[in-house]
Amino acid sequence: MWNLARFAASRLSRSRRLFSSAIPGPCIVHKRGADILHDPWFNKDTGFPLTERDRLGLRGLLPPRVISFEQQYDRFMESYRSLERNTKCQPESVVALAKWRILNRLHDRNETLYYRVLIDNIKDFAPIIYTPTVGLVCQNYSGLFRRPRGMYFSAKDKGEMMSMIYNWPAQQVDMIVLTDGSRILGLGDLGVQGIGIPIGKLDMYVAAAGINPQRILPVMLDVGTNNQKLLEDPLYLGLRQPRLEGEEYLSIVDEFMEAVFTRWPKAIVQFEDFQMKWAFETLERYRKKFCMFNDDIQGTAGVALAGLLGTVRAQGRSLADFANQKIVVVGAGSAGLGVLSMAVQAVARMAGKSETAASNFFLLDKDGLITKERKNLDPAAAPFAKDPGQIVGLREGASLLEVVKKVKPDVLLGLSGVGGVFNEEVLKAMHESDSSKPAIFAMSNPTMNAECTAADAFKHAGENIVFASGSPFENVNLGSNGKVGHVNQANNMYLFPGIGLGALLSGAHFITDGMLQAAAECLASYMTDEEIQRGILYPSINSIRHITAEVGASVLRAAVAEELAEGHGDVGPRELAHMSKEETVEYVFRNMWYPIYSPLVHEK
Ligand SMILES: NC(=O)C1=CN([C@@H]2O[C@H](COP(=O)(O)OP(=O)(O)OC[C@H]3O[C@@H](n4cnc5c(N)ncnc54)[C@H](O)[C@@H]3O)[C@@H](O)[C@H]2O)C=CC1
Ligand SMILES: CC(=O)C(=O)O
Ligand SMILES: [Mg+2]
Repeated sequence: MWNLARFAASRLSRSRRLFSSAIPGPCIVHKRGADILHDPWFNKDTGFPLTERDRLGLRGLLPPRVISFEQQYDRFMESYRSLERNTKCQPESVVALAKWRILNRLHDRNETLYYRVLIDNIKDFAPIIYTPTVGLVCQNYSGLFRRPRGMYFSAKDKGEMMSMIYNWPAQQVDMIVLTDGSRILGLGDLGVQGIGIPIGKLDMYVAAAGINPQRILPVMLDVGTNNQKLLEDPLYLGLRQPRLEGEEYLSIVDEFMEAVFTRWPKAIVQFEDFQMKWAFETLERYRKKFCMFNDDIQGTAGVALAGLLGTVRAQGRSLADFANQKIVVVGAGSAGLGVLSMAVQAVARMAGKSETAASNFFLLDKDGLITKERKNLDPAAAPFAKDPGQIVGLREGASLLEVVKKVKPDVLLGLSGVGGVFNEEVLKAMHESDSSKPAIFAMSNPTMNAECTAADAFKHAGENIVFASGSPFENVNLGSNGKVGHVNQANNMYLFPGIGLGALLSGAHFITDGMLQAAAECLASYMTDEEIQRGILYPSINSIRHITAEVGASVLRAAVAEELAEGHGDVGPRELAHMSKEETVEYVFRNMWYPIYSPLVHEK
């Protein structure tokens, strides 16, 4: 365990091998004619061959010339590039929304082409379908709304959910991403408009994990909103009432979970962007009952831990030195607390200490440094609250600047949702850190909520830092000698697709700490020492399918080791248990859906 160098070396040889996804056979279609053209799953636009046009009643419904998939692909990319050229002088948000619209129109019309362009151009398109643009889309959702995607369960549907779930047209659903819209990225309560997040996360599931898009389901649980602006907006599409609280709230989530797992007992539900109190409460309530996880608490923790271990390696220290890293975490919400809990577990495992495992960790929220003197101390934050006797020179509620100046941390990690909170003074104080290579993680999303920009971090904290942000920034040019400050994207997208896929293929009924730890260790092991020395903590997003296959396999193997794996499809637990590590990665990869036009066969 934690033998990162060995794993990274074996990764290099594996990655050279050509992975090939399963080639789908013919696809049975029960529709004909225009109904096929209007179904984005079957639609090939002008790509239907003449034989299919005859068989499926499409003759005359399309222009006569058959255009190949490659030509359609090139034509779409050309229109996308021309949009980029033509909008150069327009404000960033206008351009971002225009790009989202052109992709969304393709998504609505032809899913095969949409997912292929997404997979092939993930570096360019992830910032559009995922953070940061997805935040803007959620903020403008009621205006952008043209047609529904996913399902909406509202407080008014109480008692109806068991029958409603059967309104979803797909026979099987593998992956559900669920939100109640109460904490969308760092943008707060966006009510029903938060549906953009499950849609974006599930697009990442298809792109990164190859989950079949026919088997995904984005869900909005609309229990009202406390966002006054939305409540007063005549075009707001959600329930115009304050959020349900207490037992009323929980009974809605309970009913939804029962309905989902009654219809699809093998589905996996990812909770996303719930406000903190419900994030923790629902995780505790359901994690031993259903196959579910909370991405903000658990996915983020693994990605952050992998980055934190990477910074130890980047400093040329042994991993056991992680226990001695001074880490200041800014933001004591679901994400910040999730990160600290996992970091404490890692220290305890590595150094064999648990009592004092949190002694080098400092936690701040909007009221400053959290100590045991904090009034109404949140029980979830209590394990990380400092004993005032142990922090000479610091007091309850000390400011971030005071803490950084006093502690001189190795790592400053932001999950506060507050843009710019790592200001010039704080970053300059990080310059005086005790570390040879201080790390700054500005993990809040979207871009405007990042605790600092990449350029400011390198400018004020020094060129020697390791930098990561939740939303993408360009690498920073550090001057005339061609030196570049590398920007890492510390985003849970590196883990949640593999956690979901690994859990699915394992057939486990629960997602355990062991499975999540395996995911984090896999990501932490992925980078070579040479990459880490260059400040590169995470793989390029271009290799997201590869890292997801590795993470998925690690999760699956952990489920097997814990004797929780019950298998998936034709592959039972015994076969899973007999697979080597390499065979498991290949098995996971073979199960990834890949978008190509399959021959369509009509069946009445
Ligand atoms: N990069 C990634 O993969 C992820 C990033 N995030 C981001 O983390 C942020 C927080 O998410 P959650 O923890 O779920 O939110 P949350 O609402 O549960 O917690 C926010 C915390 O920040 C604190 N805070 C607010 N203002 C502050 C200030 N000025 N100084 C210090 N602390 C302050 C609050 O007191 C609270 O403890 C969001 O912006 C979200 O987008 C969340 C999950 C994953
Ligand atoms: C990335 C993510 O899950 C968030 O910002 O909430
Ligand atoms: Mg989230």
